[in-house]
Amino acid sequence: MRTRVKICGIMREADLSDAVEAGADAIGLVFYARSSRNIEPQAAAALLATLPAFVMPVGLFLGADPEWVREVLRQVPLDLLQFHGRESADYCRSFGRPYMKAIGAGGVDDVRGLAEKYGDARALLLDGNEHGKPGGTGHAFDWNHIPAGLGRPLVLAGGLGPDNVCEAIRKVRPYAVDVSSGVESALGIKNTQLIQTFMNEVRRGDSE
Ligand SMILES: O=C(O)c1ccccc1NCC(=O)[C@H](O)[C@H](O)COP(=O)(O)O
Repeated sequence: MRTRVKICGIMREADLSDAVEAGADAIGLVFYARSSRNIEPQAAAALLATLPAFVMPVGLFLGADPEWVREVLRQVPLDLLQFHGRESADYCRSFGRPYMKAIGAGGVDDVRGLAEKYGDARALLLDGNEHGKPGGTGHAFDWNHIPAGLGRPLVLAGGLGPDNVCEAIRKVRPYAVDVSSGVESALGIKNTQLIQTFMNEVRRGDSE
């Protein structure tokens, strides 16, 4: 089965177009004010108006007030919610939408224990949390210590890029990979060539 790809932190129409053209399966929109990749709902809705079929829009939240999540959902047609903080399973499922739960890997979080809490998550996103930063850091964690049999599709994230995603796929064989910094030429600005090379390297990882 081919590795699916989410390209996260999309803020511009040109970047959305590059991700779609390169074959991304999902694009991530960050609704977290403390992130440099944060996008306002109105801008996100305008972006998604240009999104063709068969590319999944994912909305990322971190410790958000539930009313904020509901407000974003009123304005933005998201297919999947991604919760990147310490949100409870009840909180995650309270919006009545499919969700993905991010878990800090690299030894900080009890991955297996946390995975068991989110039994109805559509996927678990294992991310590095460098120096307590929850995500979007561009730093990878040690892929050698990912527990087997987590019971949910595994999305590998954190510090992936054209230079290491093939190795990551060969080592971990994740359901999907997720990338943001590794395909940027500057914070929040995606790079067409990096996106295309990243996707080529994902395909190479699948073929080996
Ligand atoms: O992208 C952000 O700015 C961000 C900020 C705070 C929490 C999560 C964030 N992104 C979540 C993602 O899904 C990223 O794609 C993932 O952490 C990988 O990021 P990167 O290491 O930059 O590829």
